[in-house]
Amino acid sequence: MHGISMVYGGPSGGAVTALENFGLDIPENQFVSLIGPSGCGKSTALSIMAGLLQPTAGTVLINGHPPLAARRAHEIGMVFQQPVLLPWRTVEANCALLLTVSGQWNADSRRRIAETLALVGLSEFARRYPHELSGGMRQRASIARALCLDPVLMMMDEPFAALDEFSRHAMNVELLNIWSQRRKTIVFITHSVAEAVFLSDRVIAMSPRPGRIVADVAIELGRPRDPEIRYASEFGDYVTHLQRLLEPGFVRGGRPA
Ligand SMILES: Nc1ncnc2c1ncn2[C@@H]1O[C@H](COP(=O)(O)OP(=O)(O)OP(=O)(O)O)[C@@H](O)[C@H]1O
Repeated sequence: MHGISMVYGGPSGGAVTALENFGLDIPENQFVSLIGPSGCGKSTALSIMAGLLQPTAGTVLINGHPPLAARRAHEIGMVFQQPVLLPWRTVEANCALLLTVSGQWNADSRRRIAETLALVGLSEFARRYPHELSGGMRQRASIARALCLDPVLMMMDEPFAALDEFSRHAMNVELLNIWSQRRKTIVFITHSVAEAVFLSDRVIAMSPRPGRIVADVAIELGRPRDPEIRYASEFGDYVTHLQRLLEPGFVRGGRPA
């Protein structure tokens, strides 16, 4: 995406500039996290990338297509903080419904759903209803649901924010495992700097609204990422560096005020 600006509202309602000249190139298979203060425009940027919002200015291409076309071609999967599962359908029926309404249901779909539920560790819970699952399991089901369409790009907006710290870390490890097997491009929003560093190839730090990129930090901690890396000094160095960049004393552009 290039030169993206997003202004909500109008002159009479009081305009809010959420993003200003926001630009980002994400190579295929990369795991990128967006972090920044509350209200800086992270979800706005994600919605624009997913074709859910039309920016005021700028262009976005996903795999060479405008986002709306990419979404219609099922190239984009989305996972939100609150799982979007229908409570009256089982886990596998939730996946099946998405394939059906997307016009993607075929003879291979049952096998694909079973394979995806196995990948996220939910084979034994395929016939359970969302209320019978823990918060972490519901998020795994949401991830499976998004993966069933085999998108090239997964957009994840604070998917683990509602989980306790231990479940959240377990989900981080699971997500990296899923990612290593399915190799999607992932754009991940989080408020946790440590989560961003643990998961990502690259962390994009944003300024307070209007959101701009303050820093684009490559995380060179090796793959597959060992959960023990969280206790290493290099991990702590990345976290400290990013936390400093996000402190209110930094002006846009990443220089101290
Ligand atoms: N539909 C809307 N109409 C008007 N203003 C909006 C709308 N959606 C978002 N905004 C404003 O745009 C700014 C960016 O919002 P956005 O939700 O993208 O931020 P965020 O970084 O994802 O926030 P958070 O971390 O709190 O989830 C905020 O000031 C918000 O109030």
